[in-house]
Amino acid sequence: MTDGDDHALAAELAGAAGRLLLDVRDEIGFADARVLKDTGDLRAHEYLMAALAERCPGDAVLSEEGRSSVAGKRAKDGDRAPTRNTATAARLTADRVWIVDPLDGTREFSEEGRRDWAVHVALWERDGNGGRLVAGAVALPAQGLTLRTDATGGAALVRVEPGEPDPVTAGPGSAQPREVPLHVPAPDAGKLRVAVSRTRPPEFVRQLADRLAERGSPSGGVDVELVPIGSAGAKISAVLLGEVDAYVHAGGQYEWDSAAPAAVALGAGAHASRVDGAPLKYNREDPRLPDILVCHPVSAAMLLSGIGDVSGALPD
Ligand SMILES: Nc1ncnc2c1ncn2[C@@H]1O[C@H](COP(=O)(O)O)[C@@H](OP(=O)(O)O)[C@H]1O
Ligand SMILES: [Mg+2]
Repeated sequence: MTDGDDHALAAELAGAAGRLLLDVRDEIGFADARVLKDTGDLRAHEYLMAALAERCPGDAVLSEEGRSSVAGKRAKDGDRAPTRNTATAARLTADRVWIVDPLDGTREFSEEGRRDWAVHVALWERDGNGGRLVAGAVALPAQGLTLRTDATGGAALVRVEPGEPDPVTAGPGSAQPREVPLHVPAPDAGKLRVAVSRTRPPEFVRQLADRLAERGSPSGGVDVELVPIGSAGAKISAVLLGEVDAYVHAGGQYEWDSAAPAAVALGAGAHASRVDGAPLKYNREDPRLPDILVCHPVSAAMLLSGIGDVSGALPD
């Protein structure tokens, strides 16, 4: 059974991995992006694998960096292969599975000054209906923020001031948590800021923007601005923080890219689904989950209908 501790644990681990990643940036610098990316990916992965093994022995783990295909990756000064994920057969029969992306927005992490990268920690639990996400946290270390689910079914925003104790992990007597409830804000009428990948914005989103802007379309003509941001977690956080109004993606992604941000988004009252409106499903044998729509519920019907109108342009 999930209890409040799982929400707190997700936030604690995402925040701690995030601080570790800030230290990796300080230690390695930005001269060699490949070394910085690989070291960040692997150190955050090893931290999360060890912490989950210690704190939740018996739970399964699916991490981007624990796949057999990344067995050859090495951190700076690292001399062993990454800790492997729970075997697929065991994961598919487990009651609880942590789905983690130790460093989402790896490219942005390696670019000096960029703040759009994240750590994702989500918990999936089996239920009578195929299972569901029950807890999640997205740390945005360079922004000093963690977005997390809470035990009431809602979500919260935790502000971590640089140089001060992390309110998520701080013990008794330390600064009080600066934590506020998180509710997805509604967009301004007639306008829609849509977050897209910085490096591979899907062409169909441009067509969607044109379709929504048409006066004769069901949307009645909306002024759409495409906003390039790195990291799925940072983009979904931007929706929840009111910096943009939607995130639309298709053409490729994996469960770890969206599990934690989707859990927080649903807790914050957002719409989160596949681009055809189907529910997002996690802990599948094949972890590919190639498309996603996150927005305020008031925009969902318009966006889904607009996506349907340009579905011929959707990537395979
Ligand atoms: N077409 C695609 N195929 C596979 N993964 C993709 C993808 N587009 C985006 N992603 C993944 O989704 C995350 C966000 O991407 P983007 O910043 O371009 O929006 C990145 O995760 P990682 O940084 O963890 O690799 C990226 O690898
Ligand atoms: Mg990712």
